[in-house]
Amino acid sequence: MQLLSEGDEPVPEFLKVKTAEEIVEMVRSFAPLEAEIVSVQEASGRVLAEDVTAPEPVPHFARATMDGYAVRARDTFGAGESLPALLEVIGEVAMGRPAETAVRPGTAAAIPTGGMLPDGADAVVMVEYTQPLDAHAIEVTRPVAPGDNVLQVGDDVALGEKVLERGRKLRPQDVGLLAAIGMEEVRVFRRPRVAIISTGDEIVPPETRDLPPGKIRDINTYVVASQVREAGGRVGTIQVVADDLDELEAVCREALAAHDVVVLSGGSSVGIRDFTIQVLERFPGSELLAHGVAIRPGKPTILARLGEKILWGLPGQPASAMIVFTAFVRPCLLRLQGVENAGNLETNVRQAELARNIPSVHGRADYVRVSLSNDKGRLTADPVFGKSAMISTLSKADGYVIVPEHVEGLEAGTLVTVHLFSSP
Ligand SMILES: Nc1nc2c(c(=O)[nH]1)N[C@H]1C(S)=C(S)[C@@H](COP(=O)(O)OP(=O)(O)OC[C@H]3O[C@@H](n4cnc5c(N)ncnc54)[C@H](O)[C@@H]3O)O[C@H]1N2
Ligand code: MOO
Repeated sequence: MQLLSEGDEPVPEFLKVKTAEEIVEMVRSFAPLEAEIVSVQEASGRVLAEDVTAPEPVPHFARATMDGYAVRARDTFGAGESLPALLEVIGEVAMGRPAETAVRPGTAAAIPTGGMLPDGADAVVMVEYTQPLDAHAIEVTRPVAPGDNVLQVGDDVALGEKVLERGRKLRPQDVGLLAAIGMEEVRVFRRPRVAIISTGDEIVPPETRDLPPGKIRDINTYVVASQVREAGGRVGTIQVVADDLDELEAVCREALAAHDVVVLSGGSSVGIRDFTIQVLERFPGSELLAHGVAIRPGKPTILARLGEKILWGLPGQPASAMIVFTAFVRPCLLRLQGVENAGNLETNVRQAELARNIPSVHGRADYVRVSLSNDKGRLTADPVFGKSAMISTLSKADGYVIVPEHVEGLEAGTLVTVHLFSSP
């Protein structure tokens, strides 16, 4: 990158430097995309666009939770090893069907776990506490109270209960709950379509053999696309563009038309070949929300809105790009998917003990890569030092620790919050 502009023009500067907290605040204010309907089978990882209430109770019939005998609890009161209760066995409950006969005083029906409690019965005696007397009678050697070993109607989910709230990111167990209450489809927020563009005359595809001097293989589109998918976004166009203003403008124009979010990497800084700002100036109505964020690495970050569309400019250095994505772009994608606390910097964090000192200087918040390891049950974070141009530092790291702007380093042994690169 050239450091100075040609001619007598002044050195360009970052136009609108924001703190990390200010960026997160902006992201939090973005409205979610519109809702769409998906099948429950496809709903894991999606975010609910409406509250879900149970249209029926679960279970909708009283169910045995143990193998044994359905009884009237009072018939077993006082029963023991020395004085068992004697009950006539009137039949067997078949799985998936109502019992054919009711349990009357002095009788019992064999029942499997999950079987429907017959009329008249109010408890289940576990088979372990019974003895067959003959083909038609048992002895009960332990009493049961009404409701023992039975799941009553609505015990799991009550009729009309609000089971899941709008803004909930559905997990596998939530999908199970939706299935249990008989939902086939749910309304969820649409996933953002994301275009990924990397700029630079030096960037060549990874499959390039005999790498010419001055060229490097594309890293960022690979990292960013993987992170977009992890964050629930849909990856659209992936493109590497030369350092050419007109070409970048054309690619951005197409990308903005067909996607909700465009993530550029490289070209965000203030060198004369850093075109993102100039491209934005060519789009009427574009609103520059941030040019520069007070963190290191990651300062040359751009956030702009163009109507409904969002454009992120990430620094070209791979470590800076990944850190900025994790800290800001991922919350943005989650927010567009309707996640309520998407702007929360604390998502997906671990507490760990710092293994070594981290030096730091005043002026900007330092985002220091760390690798986590488990030392006899204690989680420790080891700083991974190295320039932000080094992809190997990212591969070694699990996340980053933030040394705030006005703190001069952190000492070994300090309990720190590690922000993980992986999605929550
Ligand atoms: N005068 C100043 N110069 C620089 C500043 C500054 O504040 N004042 N900031 C430095 C910092 S910090 C960074 S980070 C870089 C970021 O610059 P850009 O975002 O404009 O990115 P580029 O200059 O295009 O690229 C930087 C670096 O990253 C490599 N790169 C770019 N794309 C990829 C890719 N897809 N895969 C792998 N590597 C990529 C590129 O080759 C450059 O080496 O600016 C500093 N300069
Ligand atoms: O801040 Mo740059 O983003 O150091 O690498």
